[in-house]
Amino acid sequence: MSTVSLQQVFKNYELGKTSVPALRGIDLEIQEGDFVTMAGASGSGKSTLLNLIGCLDHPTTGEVWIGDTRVSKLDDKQLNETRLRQIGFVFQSFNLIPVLNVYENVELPLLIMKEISKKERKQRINYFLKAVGLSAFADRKPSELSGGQRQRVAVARALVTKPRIVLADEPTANLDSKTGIEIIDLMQQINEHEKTTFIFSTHDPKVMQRANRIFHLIDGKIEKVENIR
Ligand SMILES: Nc1ncnc2c1ncn2[C@@H]1O[C@H](COP(=O)(O)OP(=O)(O)OP(=O)(O)O)[C@@H](O)[C@H]1O
Repeated sequence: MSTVSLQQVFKNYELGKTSVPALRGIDLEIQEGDFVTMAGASGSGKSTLLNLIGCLDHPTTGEVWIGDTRVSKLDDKQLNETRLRQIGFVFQSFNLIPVLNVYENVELPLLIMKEISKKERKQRINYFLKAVGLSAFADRKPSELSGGQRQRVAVARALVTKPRIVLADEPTANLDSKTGIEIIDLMQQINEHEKTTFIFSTHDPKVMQRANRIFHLIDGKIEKVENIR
């Protein structure tokens, strides 16, 4: 069974009387432990596609499956639950809470998961802070970190719930190219070690080459799938 499966997915945005076709018949399969990228120019549909896989939006038509769950049929409450349990997010603009320190930012999604004990919470946070190389920065506020370090915090926060899939929409867009590659390499190490499936988007040719598979999007369609390794 695929971890993510999309079948004939169309997404239109309604803008007044006009309908903007953002995705035009997407079929794709992503397997457990994949490290894949959605590549394409601005407006090609990358964010729309990640939002659908991330249960943040509904397709206009077509089916979206996460494992054996047909998420395109779930109501908002079930979507929230799927999102919390199965998916971690990394954003282009980091989206850290400025008044919380690094440790507390990583802790945040775990506070919603009532079944996780205080002891386990602490263990997980320390484990993932170490994995992203930020154990020594636990007490710092986001404003006291570099862009690359902030994105590392966001990666730890995405992983701490042990999601099946991490979605990263242009995670390197606000970083210089060397730091951007370091973030992708960090995600890949975690992908290999934890077997978490990673799906990220980029329009940077150097960044896309780090993926195992590239889905090339043009005008809302997958034009080509490139297997790198
Ligand atoms: N909320 C919205 N309302 C109307 N049109 C939208 C909306 N979001 C996206 N679109 C349109 O859908 C198409 C795909 O946009 P999308 O943001 O998915 O592309 P993208 O590849 O992620 O672009 P970028 O790299 O600039 O973020 C574009 O034509 C865009 O203008």
